[in-house]
Amino acid sequence: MTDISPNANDQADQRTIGTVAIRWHGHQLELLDQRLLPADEQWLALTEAAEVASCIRDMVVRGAPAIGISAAYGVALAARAIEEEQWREPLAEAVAILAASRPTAVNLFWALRRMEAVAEACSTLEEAREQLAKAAEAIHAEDLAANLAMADHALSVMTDEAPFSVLTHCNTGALATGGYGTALGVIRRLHETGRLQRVYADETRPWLQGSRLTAWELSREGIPVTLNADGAAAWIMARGDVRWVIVGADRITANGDVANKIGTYSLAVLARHHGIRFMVVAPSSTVDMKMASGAAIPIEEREGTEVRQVGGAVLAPQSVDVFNPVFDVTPAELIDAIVTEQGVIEQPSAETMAQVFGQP
Ligand SMILES: CSC[C@H]1O[C@H](OP(=O)(O)O)[C@H](O)[C@@H]1O
Repeated sequence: MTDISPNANDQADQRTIGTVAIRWHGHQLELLDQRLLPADEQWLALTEAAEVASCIRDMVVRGAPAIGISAAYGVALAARAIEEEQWREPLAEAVAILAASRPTAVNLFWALRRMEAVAEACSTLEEAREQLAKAAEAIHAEDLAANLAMADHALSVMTDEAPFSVLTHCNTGALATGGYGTALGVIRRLHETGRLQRVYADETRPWLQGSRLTAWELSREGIPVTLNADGAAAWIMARGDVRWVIVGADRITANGDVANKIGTYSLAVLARHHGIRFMVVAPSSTVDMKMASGAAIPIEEREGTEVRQVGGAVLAPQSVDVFNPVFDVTPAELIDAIVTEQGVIEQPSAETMAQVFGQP
């Protein structure tokens, strides 16, 4: 992996869909190293699937859709790197390495299954190289289109007197997707249409996607964002400042339960207590109709160091035990609307999910 500083020309199109984190050059994938934001903008250039898997595991790139897109490009890179005549086995090994990178975001497995199906249909390595690159590019483009469509769907149910304020958690913007964002895409659209008073952004400990990424991503576009400690969310809601809580998702199960960044479940409980509506925004590549409920979702736990330290600063005794689940599960009954590119599911349940996505 080599560091590449962003090209000044890249600034031009970022204003339309936000700050992109993934750049594909056919022979090379470039990822913006989100571990260094907001202090530093450095890009890593990757040519191997194993490098992409490491970047997903180490959260160079993160965000459920961005993880799926990056993994798809990782499979395309694997096909380019294979020299064996028997190419299917090494390609399958590359897919397995990518699949082992992070367990919760179903977009990763959705993208890998789609790439496997493309490879299965190819007769030669040359054909696989060409078709896998096209498939990864399509996954990337489809995600951006989905985000733009979800913003339109969401605003159709946000009929509150405008302008109004919202609260969001983690980062669900262009940095986490193929561009524009899921929950942050809705927030971008509210801003673009003059309907956004302010967005409160939870800092989102322990990885600080809110303070390091969302505050950075929105501030550079002039979107009115107020950063708050996670513990302040309840008081913000109690003051009556917020009409909606809008979040993303890493996996939505057949009954409408949602896995998302740790802290989402508590926001849903708080929102229900305060009579504030709770919206989950995610492309259908985040829906796992094969999983009956949130109880079965594998919840990733990461190193305790992420809680004991921030940016190398020691915040706790280094020997203290840490529980660091990076996702939680919000039950469907606490969710007022799930928005995908296929439309809005109000009061999600097994029945309403099946009406859109079919019986599991
Ligand atoms: C549109 S991003 C969805 C989801 O992914 C994030 O998790 P992470 O930053 O650990 O990859 C967060 O849960 C977002 O809501």
